[in-house]
Amino acid sequence: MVADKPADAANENNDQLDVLKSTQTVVKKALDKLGYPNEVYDLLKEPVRMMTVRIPVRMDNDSIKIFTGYRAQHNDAVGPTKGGVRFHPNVSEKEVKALSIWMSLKAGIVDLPYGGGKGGIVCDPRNMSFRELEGVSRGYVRAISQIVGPTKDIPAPDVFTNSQIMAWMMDEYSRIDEFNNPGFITGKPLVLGGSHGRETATAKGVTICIEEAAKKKAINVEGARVVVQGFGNAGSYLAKFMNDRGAKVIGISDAYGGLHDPDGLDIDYLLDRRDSFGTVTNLFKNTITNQELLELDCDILVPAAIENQITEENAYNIKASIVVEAANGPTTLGATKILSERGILLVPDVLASSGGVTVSYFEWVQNNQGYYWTEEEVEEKLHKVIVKGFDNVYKTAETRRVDMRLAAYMVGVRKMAEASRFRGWI
Ligand SMILES: NC(=O)C1=CN([C@@H]2O[C@H](COP(=O)(O)OP(=O)(O)OC[C@H]3O[C@@H](n4cnc5c(N)ncnc54)[C@H](O)[C@@H]3O)[C@@H](O)[C@H]2O)C=CC1
Ligand SMILES: O=C(O)CCC(=O)C(=O)O
Repeated sequence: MVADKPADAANENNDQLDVLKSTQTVVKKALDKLGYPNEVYDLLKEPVRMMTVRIPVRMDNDSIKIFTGYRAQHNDAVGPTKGGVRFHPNVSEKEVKALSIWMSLKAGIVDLPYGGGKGGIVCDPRNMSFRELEGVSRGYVRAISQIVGPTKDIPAPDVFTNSQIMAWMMDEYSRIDEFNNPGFITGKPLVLGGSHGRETATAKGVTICIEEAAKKKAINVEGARVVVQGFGNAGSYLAKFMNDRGAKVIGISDAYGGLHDPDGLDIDYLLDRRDSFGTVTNLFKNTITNQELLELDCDILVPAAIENQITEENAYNIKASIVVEAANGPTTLGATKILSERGILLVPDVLASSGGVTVSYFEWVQNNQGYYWTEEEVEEKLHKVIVKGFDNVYKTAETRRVDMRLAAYMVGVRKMAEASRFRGWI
């Protein structure tokens, strides 16, 4: 069973938990602050294109199951749209739309030549065989093939998707297109044109944001107490990078619960034992709940799982001085206000988790040029991009006297608004 939402979050105003509505609210505020007229908001409040597909798959018991999938393309004024594909039972049209807007904002903040896109399939890969997963992945690509491609919309991994799934999707697209087309998708295995550093890129980007935020708060990362919610791609590598830098990772969790040790957890052991879905707590008896984990006494808290985890219900109980959102949408708007008023430095998702799409961009560039960079080259480029994005957002928050989320939206929305204006759309 997946515990996808904290029980007490259900009490919060439903609008707050509606990720699309809250995203639209902040986009509107950002555009107003920047002085754009209403029609710019009318264009940017929804994706320009949204496709819903039905994917028939023959299951291992020989029955045919029809899966529902989505692909949202938010705004393609700057360039092709780009963003991950999520496999999760809670995927919904609204969620995919919000995720595509966040991708546009990320691309704006780290200045990539992309707009935002996002996809999702309603399914639970934890209960599916390898063969069934391949069927869903290939069926999805066949269904969306007309609107995606290396110069149209470039997918990538997200929750419960990985480099194997990207490989199947790339192979299916290449068959349809009748030539090998690695630039169709990023997050591929290295042997199929993947980039060094993509696997760890999201966590690397979060690590750089933590370092920058820690400087602002005069906190030494070495020795700092860190709590990470989610132990998948983003969370587990982040825990490792924090551990490697001498921080004390005192709490981690997955969908089933959390582990806490005030003296620091053995991260290398946990990394070794987690499964491909980021599950590890099932191996332990003394677990805590995800809610208890979020409220642990620590210096740095990193939600790296799913949406709506820090809400008005628990925001007053958060003890960290810095909250860095590796996950997309983990904090509601009400909670953002409470954390900011409490002087907690919140590094918002659209900045903190932009390392993944940045190295995906590097992967696409390498595929296009057919020449590949070393891990060191990728890391150096990533570092420059994230530090610049952080500085821009932090300075905007200071000079415009707004919270970090609104500042990030102001920085992120400007490029697509300007590109849409130059194209004569608005
Ligand atoms: N993979 C990537 O490159 C990027 C991921 N992100 C975001 O980071 C977050 C995590 O993504 P990944 O690490 O890629 O996914 P993943 O599938 O590798 O891992 C997800 C982790 O979250 C845990 N989880 C699921 N439901 C949970 C719940 N209700 N409470 C606590 N933990 C729960 C899972 O057990 C697992 O440990 C998502 O919000 C995703 O959109 C953002 C940017 C890029
Ligand atoms: O790597 C990419 O292109 C997209 C990553 C993603 O889906 C995200 O940042 O949420």
